[in-house]
Amino acid sequence: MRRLSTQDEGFAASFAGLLDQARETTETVGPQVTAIIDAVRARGDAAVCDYTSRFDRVTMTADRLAVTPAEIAAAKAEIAPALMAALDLAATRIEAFHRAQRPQDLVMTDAAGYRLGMRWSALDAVGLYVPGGKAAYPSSVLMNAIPAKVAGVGRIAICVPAPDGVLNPLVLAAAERAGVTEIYRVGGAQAIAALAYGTATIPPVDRIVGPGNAYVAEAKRQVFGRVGIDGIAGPSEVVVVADAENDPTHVALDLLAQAEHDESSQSILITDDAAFADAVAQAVADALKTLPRAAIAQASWDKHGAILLVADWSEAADLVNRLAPEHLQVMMAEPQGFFAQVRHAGAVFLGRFVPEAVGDYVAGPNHVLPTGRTARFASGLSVFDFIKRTTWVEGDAAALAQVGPAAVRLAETEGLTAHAQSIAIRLDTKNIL
Ligand SMILES: NC(=O)c1ccc[n+]([C@@H]2O[C@H](COP(=O)([O-])OP(=O)(O)OC[C@H]3O[C@@H](n4cnc5c(N)ncnc54)[C@H](O)[C@@H]3O)[C@@H](O)[C@H]2O)c1
Ligand SMILES: N[C@H](CO)Cc1c[nH]c[nH+]1
Ligand SMILES: [Zn+2]
Repeated sequence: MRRLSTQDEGFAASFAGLLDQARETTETVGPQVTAIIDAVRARGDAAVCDYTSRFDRVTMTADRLAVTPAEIAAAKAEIAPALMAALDLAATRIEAFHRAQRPQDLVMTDAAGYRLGMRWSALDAVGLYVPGGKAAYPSSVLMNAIPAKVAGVGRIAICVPAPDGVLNPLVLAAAERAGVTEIYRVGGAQAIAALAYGTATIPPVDRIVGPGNAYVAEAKRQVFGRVGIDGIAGPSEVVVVADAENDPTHVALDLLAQAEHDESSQSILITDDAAFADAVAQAVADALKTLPRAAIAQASWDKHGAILLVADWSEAADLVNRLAPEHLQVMMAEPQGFFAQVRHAGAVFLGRFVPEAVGDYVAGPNHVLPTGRTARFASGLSVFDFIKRTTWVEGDAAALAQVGPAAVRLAETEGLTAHAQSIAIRLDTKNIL
């Protein structure tokens, strides 16, 4: 963990070093991913099964790729009622927040007499990637699938790896609860290739969304254009801005909650009190003695963690905007005042009793968020990822008479005579040409 103060002489250079630190895998997986995509395009299900057998330690055959309704029913039967109730509460809250996002169509009549509009429509088919290599994420099933369902997408297909042939029962239950129409037990680049190009078993989709490891991220980059994709969500991050009135152990656990995701995760505390910074550092060390995923969290904290000491909160806001974190927690008496100064963050949690983990599961907003400083220009997953706009124009000869001559002149200037004539032929052209 690095500890920096804005009052230190070398702060600017040290902070720039923190911003530039590489956290994604440095391994180049592009060529391997290209080979996998090419194989799936050429050999379809057979290639999907070969790669799945190789990477997921199973013997996969085409007839086993799709999860059956009977398997989903059996999985649900294994789940304790209290856990099903927790899943249902999360789904209900996520659904309510995403329903509220649905935009209105736009219609206006302009001075020329044209009716102009913008109509939203849902995508026909989407593919949701749910990671499953190192851990299972039922919560990510809800976060990916519910916005698609709320948007009105017809086909919602999930690809999720089943390492050693094991699928998490709650992943299947979450998929059913969220209204998923198809589930395939395949992960990695071969899943992305199958969703993009289609195989005999997996029909192609129009857009692929969801987080995943380096192979999944690279495959999404390579199939973009054939299909749409959301952003590339990488290792988790949190910045906690906290005053000295907080319990250091609360803050320590918030930092470790993201650190335990991945060795490449990043957790940063920004505070204005040196003694509080010491107390949080000690609380992190204490908590690491007991956490089951301490090895991962320790590696993340050691390599990518930081404590930044500021002279005042406007300095803190400036640092947050430069970090553009995936998650920001603001733990102070008047968090809204601080939040007003924040321009770049994927999701923000305001108050001493809103730990980021509540947003991972039950708050309602999405947990698939921009990472690696991409919150400067990108947003988290939402209903908008599953709908698109079509604009329209309706008008008559009188409206064309108003605006057509200007269009004719512009078309002629561009040397596009057919454009000009297609308008002019509908006008009284005597005074125009
Ligand atoms: N941002 C979010 O919302 C969010 C949510 C959950 C998980 N995540 C992140 O997603 C990532 C999930 O990674 P994961 O590995 O656990 O699961 P994953 O499902 O992304 O990847 C597993 C697949 O990778 C492929 N693979 C593994 N080794 C390979 C190799 N050598 N060559 C080719 N393909 C190979 C296999 O096909 C395997 O099925 C983690 O970084 C996690 O932190 C992010
Ligand atoms: N914090 C992760 C996104 O960065 C999402 C997640 C899933 N489960 C727990 N957390
Ligand atoms: Zn999390």
